[in-house]
Amino acid sequence: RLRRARLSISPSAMAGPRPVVLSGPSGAGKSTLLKKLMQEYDNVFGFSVSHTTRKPRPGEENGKDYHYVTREAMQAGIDNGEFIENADFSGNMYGTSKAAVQDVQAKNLICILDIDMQGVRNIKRTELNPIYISIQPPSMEVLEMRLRERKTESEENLQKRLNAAKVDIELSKKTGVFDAIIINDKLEDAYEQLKQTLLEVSF
Ligand SMILES: Nc1ncnc2c1ncn2[C@@H]1O[C@H](COP(=O)(O)OP(=O)(O)OP(=O)(O)O)[C@@H](O)[C@H]1O
Ligand SMILES: Nc1nc2c(ncn2[C@@H]2O[C@H](COP(=O)(O)O)[C@@H](O)[C@H]2O)c(=O)[nH]1
Repeated sequence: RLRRARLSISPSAMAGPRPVVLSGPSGAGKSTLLKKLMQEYDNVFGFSVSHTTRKPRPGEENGKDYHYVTREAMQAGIDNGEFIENADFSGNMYGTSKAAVQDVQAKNLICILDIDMQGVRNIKRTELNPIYISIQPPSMEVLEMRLRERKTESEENLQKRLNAAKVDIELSKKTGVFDAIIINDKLEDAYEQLKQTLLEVSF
């Protein structure tokens, strides 16, 4: 249904369809849901590949999951005005370059950004005008369990992410921040809700 719906988007709009921001606490399941969406609709959606100073996790690919850069290179890019937004999260720098969004839009795909709450605040000050969707965990306990089972973070990093999650969960409840909030309890249900939300808000 998404594939057919895309045909109804007016190609005369030079800026193309509105981008989509996916946000929510670390460990809520954004990447998991995004991967499913990209597998099913790679001809509809394109992922905005962020820059980060964190080290790649096993299985992650430079240029696909992130552009992995040094702090110096990232700061130089920011100073040079190459980023739409950037944030410090859990001891590392993250940012969306203008090129990342343009690359997706040049392919006439709907651009999806996976960014934290600081990124959401900063993007709201730009002219990108995306649709904002928050992916939330069913509870802090489940979030902690998922993050621990992912086995990607040191204990110190895990605590930083859980602290950021508490702030994220509170802020996301404020009306007007997100167009939709999806609770990722059962993965398949959350995925169906994400698709339904995208159909309702994007087309
Ligand atoms: N509905 C679900 N039920 C059980 N486990 C899940 C579910 N969704 C995701 N997970 C698992 O939880 C962990 C965190 O998911 P994921 O990495 O997608 O989160 P994220 O929001 O992208 O995190 P980050 O912001 O740190 O990148 C992963 O190990 C994933 O396999
Ligand atoms: N503001 C931004 N936040 C970003 C960007 N890319 C990713 N993120 C967020 O960072 C955290 C941690 O990600 P992880 O891959 O280290 O687990 C997560 O909440 C992402 O949404 C970005 O370009 N800008």
